[in-house]
Amino acid sequence: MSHGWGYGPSNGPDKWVQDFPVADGPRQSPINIVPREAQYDSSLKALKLKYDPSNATGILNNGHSFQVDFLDDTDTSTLTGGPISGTYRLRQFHFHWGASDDRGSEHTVNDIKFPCELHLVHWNTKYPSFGEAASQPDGLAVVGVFLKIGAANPRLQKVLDALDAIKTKGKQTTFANFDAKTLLPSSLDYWTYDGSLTTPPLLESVTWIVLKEPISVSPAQMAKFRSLLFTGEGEAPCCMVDNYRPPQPLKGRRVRASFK
Ligand SMILES: N=Nc1ccc(S(N)(=O)=O)cc1
Ligand SMILES: [Zn+2]
Repeated sequence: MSHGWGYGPSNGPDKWVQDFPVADGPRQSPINIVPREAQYDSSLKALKLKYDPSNATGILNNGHSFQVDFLDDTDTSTLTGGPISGTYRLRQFHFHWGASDDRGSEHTVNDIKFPCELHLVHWNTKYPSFGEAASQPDGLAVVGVFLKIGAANPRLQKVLDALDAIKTKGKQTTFANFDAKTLLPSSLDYWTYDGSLTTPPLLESVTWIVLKEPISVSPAQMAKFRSLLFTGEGEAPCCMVDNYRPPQPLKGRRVRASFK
């Protein structure tokens, strides 16, 4: 791609392999999760998520999604337990969504697409930084949460209320005192598998932890996601929608379940 990667016909997921050959690698994400083929593993521990709301710093439109960033210079917002060993620090969370409610998630379940998917990105503190961790096979752990159309989600609303200030690519604003734990469903049952970043550079460094239980989002709240732009101020506006990579080949990988 002569121009940057994106989700359009000329720079979308089918073109990424030109600049990022790992796109055809052995552990690419997302995947379609088939619950009946997932292996219950009684040795999998419960997820332990300890998030300090004061670590939230800002919210940014990065031209592909929007993300809420966290201060990650101490072990105050961490993921432990689950399928991972050691301590992983929360770096950011972001979403992927569709132009309509029939699509938008990256992972699918029995080929079912959800309208939106939340990713909470953590990095392994055995490495000195996020950047260093991102290049290691056990460097990152991303918790994926599906959003399903239903009642308006009041906890999500605080995030959505900030979007008017970051409509165009590159815009950011402060975003303080937000408890990311409030975005999680009541059950922390999960599927887990070895995968990758779902956007370039598609690094194969992610232990994926996909929660079985979705959280709710209303149609009006979905419209808020779709009010963002991929494009920068002064450019011809292009709505930020369908910013998801479709499921990739499993290539023999095992998907484990933390629940029966
Ligand atoms: N810093 N880059 C990235 C972080 C997370 C993801 S994802 N969508 O796999 O959680 C992609 C890129
Ligand atoms: Zn993501």
